[in-house]
Amino acid sequence: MGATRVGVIGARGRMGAEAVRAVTAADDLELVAQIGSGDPLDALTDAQVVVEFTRPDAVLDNVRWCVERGLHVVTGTTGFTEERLDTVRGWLASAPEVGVAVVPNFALGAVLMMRFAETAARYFESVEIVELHHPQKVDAPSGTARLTAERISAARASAGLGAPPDATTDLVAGARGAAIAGIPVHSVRARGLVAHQEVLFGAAGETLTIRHDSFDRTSFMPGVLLAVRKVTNRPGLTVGLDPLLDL
Ligand SMILES: NC(=O)C1=CN([C@@H]2O[C@H](COP(=O)(O)OP(=O)(O)OC[C@H]3O[C@@H](n4cnc5c(N)ncnc54)[C@H](OP(=O)(O)O)[C@@H]3O)[C@@H](O)[C@H]2O)C=CC1
Ligand SMILES: O=C(O)C1=N[C@H](C(=O)O)C[C@H](O)C1
Repeated sequence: MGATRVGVIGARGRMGAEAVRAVTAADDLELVAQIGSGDPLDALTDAQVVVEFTRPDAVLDNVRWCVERGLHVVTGTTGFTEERLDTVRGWLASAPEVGVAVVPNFALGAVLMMRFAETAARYFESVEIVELHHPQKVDAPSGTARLTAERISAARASAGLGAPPDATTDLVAGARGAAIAGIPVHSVRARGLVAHQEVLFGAAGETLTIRHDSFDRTSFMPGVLLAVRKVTNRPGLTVGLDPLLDL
């Protein structure tokens, strides 16, 4: 079998450039197109799989263009709400052979951090999420923090837990972070950081902190390559890396 032909959209960005390097270095993949902002997408028609790292306001148009042409997609771009995922499902209904993988975080450690947090959620009265990123990041909170909060919230609800206790009354706006699915999320932006997250749980007399750090964008590449290799045999929408890792 020949190498899988891969195109990258957002190829001049931080993640896109890293993906270009990773695909180029993989013996079983062939890089056939690198698309930057303003470039026509036509060069992608030679690809079988398209890796997409752009911006929340660009990703849907790119995914639609690929699906309509029968190209599989792996995207890590943030901003996918349930409504946006449903939109993609709608396009895929007309292209049942095509696979689209939407992966909020490709780092194995981050995937496990979310899984461990979901497991811990039912046992602790308090929980807060602190996500910390480089200052060029355009969105806050991070997609990872959003997903973590939603998964913790669902786990708490199915365990019959109410809102975390909080007697704060004298609020300065923002001091307690943003509530995502009822879970406080705090976003830190600082030079020197790449992508980091702490989930802090509390119960009487103890805390549990689950922390993940991506110190370098190479940390995302094994997950990107895994998704590229698997998406061709997974028609429909795959959300997150968990199903590809059999977690
Ligand atoms: N899932 C994961 O594991 C990870 C996800 N991310 C997410 O990936 C996305 C990209 O992050 P990052 O690489 O740091 O961002 P960058 O800003 O470094 O790169 C984005 C690139 O996309 C290009 N771009 C924007 N719009 C288009 C378009 N319509 N067509 C083609 N290219 C376009 C930009 O070009 P120009 O500069 O010319 O506008 C830029 O080069 C973000 O949403 C981020 O949160 C990041 C890290 C890990
Ligand atoms: O923009 C980033 O850098 C990252 N974005 C993703 C997110 O918002 O969760 C994944 C990772 O945190 C890096």
